[in-house]
Amino acid sequence: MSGTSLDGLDVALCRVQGHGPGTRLELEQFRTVPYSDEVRGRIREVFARDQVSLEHLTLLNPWLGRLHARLVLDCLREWQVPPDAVDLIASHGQTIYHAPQHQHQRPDFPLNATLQLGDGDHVAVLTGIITLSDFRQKHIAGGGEGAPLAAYGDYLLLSSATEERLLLNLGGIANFTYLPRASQDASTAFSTDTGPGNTLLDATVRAQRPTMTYDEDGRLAAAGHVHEGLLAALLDHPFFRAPVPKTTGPELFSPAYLHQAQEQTATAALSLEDTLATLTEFSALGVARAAIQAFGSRPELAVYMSGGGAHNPILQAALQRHLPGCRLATTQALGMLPDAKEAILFAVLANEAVAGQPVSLGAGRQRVPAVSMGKISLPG
Ligand SMILES: Nc1ncnc2c1ncn2[C@@H]1O[C@H](COP(=O)(O)OP(=O)(O)OP(=O)(O)O)[C@@H](O)[C@H]1O
Ligand SMILES: CC(=O)N[C@H]1[C@@H]2OC[C@@H](O2)[C@@H](O)[C@@H]1O[C@H](C)C(=O)O
Repeated sequence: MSGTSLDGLDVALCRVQGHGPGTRLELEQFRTVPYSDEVRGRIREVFARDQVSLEHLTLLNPWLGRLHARLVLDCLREWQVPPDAVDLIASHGQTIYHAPQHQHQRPDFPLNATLQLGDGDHVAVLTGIITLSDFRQKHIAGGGEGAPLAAYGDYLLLSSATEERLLLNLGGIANFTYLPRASQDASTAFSTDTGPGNTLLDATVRAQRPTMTYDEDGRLAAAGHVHEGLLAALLDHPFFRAPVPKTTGPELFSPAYLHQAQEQTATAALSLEDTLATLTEFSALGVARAAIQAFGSRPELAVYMSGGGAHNPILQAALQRHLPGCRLATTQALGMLPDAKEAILFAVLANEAVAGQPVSLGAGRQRVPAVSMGKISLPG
């Protein structure tokens, strides 16, 4: 898995038994292989951009597939696991552009769309391991927005008979999965994006402190104060009023989005610390608003966080303030490494595609398409 933060490739070696509600998964190894500046730069040239070089895009597709294959082989070597001991690779690829209809609003293309690069054939041939990739297209074909796909794996691995849970992933974009109590009843489980997680925080830090990639432990944000005017301008977008489930990406929550809000409120000269404090509050409020939309004014749920933002104490404190009825912990409390969660979820999707059957979740507007996802690439 390589997410919208472009921090690296998450490689999770999983041992999976069974399928569907009987799935048992053990994480044997996990590593985030950091992307070099060169890799990040090559992705950024097309990432979430309207206008790109088609040649660059075309070259990037096999180049990323080959890069991901090499990084997987490096991990296996380090873990002393021969490639022929691995049955399958689930390769998410790199999301380059996410275009749900509500976001692109083009009457000439009345559909949802999303694009992930890093072709699975290259991963399969270079590693010699059967590879499943391009998971999101089937979800769109089945009536979804191509994301979030977390609901499937969260439901199969983390639902509880006794506890009502929110699985909150704080990546570049934040999303949560709702798992009802006694949740063998899948009809009320669903997942939704909530808005930015770290994407605007990271972009702001990078722009003003070129040697930093993110604000470690929210230290800069901790020294700042929330600017209420800027916060209100940031929250003033139809995305936050739209009912859940919904998806978004850095196409909308880009530096241009922040600049527009800064211009409206004459806050472009605000200190880095105050801007980061405000953006942290913005991410937390996106989560809280989606939770309030879904569960009423004072949700009382057990919230389990994952993703890089789960390491940010300032973001955690803001979430707790805005969700006072919720108990916050990380997925570590459920025995799942928070940084590995998204990669693990794709292993579950691949397992379902080859050994399971389409999972049916949600109902009505919150219906999650019952499809099996992933295209199969054979090594030979
Ligand atoms: N110690 C920390 N303090 C603050 N923020 C952190 C810390 N560690 C990681 N992060 C944040 O987490 C980000 C990486 O998160 P993650 O890897 O979950 O994102 P992603 O998977 O790429 O995104 P998405 O889920 O949207 O695809 C970093 O860019 C940084 O903003
Ligand atoms: C299009 C795309 O890549 N979306 C990602 C992104 O990162 C977080 C959020 O936005 C989520 O919708 C999704 O990833 C997770 C893994 C998902 O599909 O559940």
